[in-house]
Amino acid sequence: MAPKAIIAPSILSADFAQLGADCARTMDQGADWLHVDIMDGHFVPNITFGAPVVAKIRKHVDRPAEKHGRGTFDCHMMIAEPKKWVREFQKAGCDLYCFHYEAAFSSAAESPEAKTTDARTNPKDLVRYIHDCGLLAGVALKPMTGVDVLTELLESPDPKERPDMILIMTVEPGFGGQKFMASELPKVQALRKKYPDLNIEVDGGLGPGTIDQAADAGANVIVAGSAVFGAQDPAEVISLLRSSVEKASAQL
Ligand SMILES: O=C(CO)[C@@H](O)[C@H](O)COP(=O)(O)O
Repeated sequence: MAPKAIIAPSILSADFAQLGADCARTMDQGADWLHVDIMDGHFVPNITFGAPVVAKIRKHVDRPAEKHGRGTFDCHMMIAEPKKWVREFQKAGCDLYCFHYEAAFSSAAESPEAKTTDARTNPKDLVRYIHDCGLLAGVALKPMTGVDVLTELLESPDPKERPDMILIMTVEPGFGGQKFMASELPKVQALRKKYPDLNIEVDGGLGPGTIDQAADAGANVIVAGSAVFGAQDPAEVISLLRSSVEKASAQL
C-alpha cells in the first residue's frame, strides 16, 4: 500500500488576477495541497511569480497547516539558483520546497552571478539546508534525467539528507496544458518498487484520461492544473483523481 493520496492542483492554471480567491476555492473543493509553480525565465522559458505572491495567497487559505497538514504550499521551484531562495520562501509560508536536481549543476548555476550566490550546491547539502530551514524537501526530475541519480539521496544514512518527496515530471517543465508523457512512468514504477513509503509526485498532463496510468505506476501525489481549473465541476475531478490513486494503492 502506497502512502496516502494527495491531490495538488497546479495554480498555474488559475486566474492570476484573482489568485487568492481561486486558491481558497480549490482547497474548499477538496484539494489537499496547492502546487505552486515558480518559474524564473532561466531554468525554464517562462516566468510566473515569487515569494511575495506566495505570502499573499497564503492569507486566503484558511489555516493550511492545521486543516491540511504539512506540505500544503507545495512550491515547485523551476529556477536556476534553488539555494538562494529557500529562506525567502520559508518566510513567505512555503511548506514544501521542491528543487530540480538538474538546477544545482545547470549551466545557469555556472554563471559568474551564481558563483557569488552559492548556487553551485550539492543536492544532498541543499536537502539538508531546506530541512534546517524547517521545510519539507522535494527533488524534481525533468524527463531526460534518470532516477539513478537519486539513490545517494534516498539512501543516505542521515535523515536530514533524505528528500520527503520526489517529483517526476511527465511533461517538459515550463507550461501548463501539455500532453502527458507516459514514457516517464517506468521511473515512478522503479521508485515505488524500491521505496514503498516514499511520496512520489507526478506533474504534467494529468487528468481523468491519464490518472489511472500514473496511479497504477505508483504515484500518490497528483498535480493537475488545466484538468482541475478548466473543469465544469473541479470538485468532481479532484474526487476522481483521489479515487483512482486509492484504488491503485490498495492493489500495490
Ligand atoms: O510544472 C508544471 C509545468 O511546468 C505543471 O505544474 C503544469 O502547470 C501542470 O499543468 P497541467 O499539465 O496539469 O495543465
